[in-house]
Amino acid sequence: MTQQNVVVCNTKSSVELSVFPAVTAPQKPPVAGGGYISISRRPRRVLKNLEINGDQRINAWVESMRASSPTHLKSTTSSFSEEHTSWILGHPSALDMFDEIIIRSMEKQIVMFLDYDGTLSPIVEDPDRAFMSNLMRKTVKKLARYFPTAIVTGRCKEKVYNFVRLAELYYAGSHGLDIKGPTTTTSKYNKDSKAEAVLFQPASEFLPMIDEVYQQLVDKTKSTPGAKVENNKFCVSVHFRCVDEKRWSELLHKVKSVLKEYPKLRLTQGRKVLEIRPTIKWDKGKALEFLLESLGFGNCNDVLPVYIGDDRTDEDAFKKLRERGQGLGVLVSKFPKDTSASYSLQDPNEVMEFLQRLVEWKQVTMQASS
Ligand SMILES: O=P(O)(O)OC[C@H]1O[C@H](O[C@H]2O[C@H](CO)[C@@H](O)[C@H](O)[C@H]2O)[C@H](O)[C@@H](O)[C@@H]1O
Repeated sequence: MTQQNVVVCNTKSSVELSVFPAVTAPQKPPVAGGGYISISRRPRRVLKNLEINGDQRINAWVESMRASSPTHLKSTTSSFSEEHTSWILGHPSALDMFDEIIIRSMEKQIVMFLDYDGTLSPIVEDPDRAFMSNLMRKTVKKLARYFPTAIVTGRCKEKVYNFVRLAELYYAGSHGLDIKGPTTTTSKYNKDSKAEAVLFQPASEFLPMIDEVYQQLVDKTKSTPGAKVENNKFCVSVHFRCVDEKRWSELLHKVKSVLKEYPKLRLTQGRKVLEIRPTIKWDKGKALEFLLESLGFGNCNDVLPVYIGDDRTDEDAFKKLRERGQGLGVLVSKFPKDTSASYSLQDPNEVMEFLQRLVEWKQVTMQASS
């Protein structure tokens, strides 16, 4: 495997490119209907998994697909409300805990990491129409005036940029496999850092393979009504939000039949989406770490990274914050889910309110000190 091609940065010059260890023993199937399965117990869902017990594995995956966006939970039952109450105790609302969060940020530089779908924009059926509101855009723009801000997404960087349209942000597209610094003038933060010049693509050699697989998946799945394949540059998404549940297993078989020819790609899941990615050790958590280093906060104690996201791939970033013993993870969810995040927000509206409060707090403290 050759080296990644573009690194214009003062930090990591090489990336581990070895593949994830394949799961060799059968794993417990994911929890049915209960949202995410435990992060700590969750096996890496590599494609090999599917081949261990044939149909059993497929069934486990289909169960997991059902649980991938748990809108079907019975939100009116008392057992749900008990579960929710106890979950909220463990993952309190970032709005309710705002004062505590501010205390934690004292004397520290907050760095913001924001997922896109389900965090800044509501989840919609058509991924090409997942627009963020103008108010959200204005809020993120203000936020970036005070704190370095990055969008970290599974989407292709260019596509998410077209939705967000803020040149002053950092963008980590394709689950962190395509990183770019702001394209506006000099940053206010860490004048010595080379963060603006950041351009990092650790999986560039996979581009031809991803294009090939994308094409094959389009061909293979066109007979499944509602299936949609999205080329995210360094990864591919196969959406099943609009596919009849009875056809999920058939769709999975189709995806699997394409991927069996590509052992260097792995299959994971997001919210009603199957995600195909290179098997390199790189994820949203690594992207977060990379951006912190690029900004000059690699080994600092006086930084507070705040990561807000709603999906399984965001768990890699939440875990990274826990590993670093630094910063805070905020899961966007109305439903209890196993997560490594410390706080929660219910939906993009609450995310916006939280970001607005951060901006207001910063404005007040700046006025007070001037
Ligand atoms: O890391 P993210 O920014 O959360 O990207 C994950 C996937 O997001 C998008 O799909 C999700 O949002 C769509 C629009 O609301 C929705 O239709 C879909 O069901 C969700 O999974 C994006 O389209 C995918 O390519 C990303 O993999």
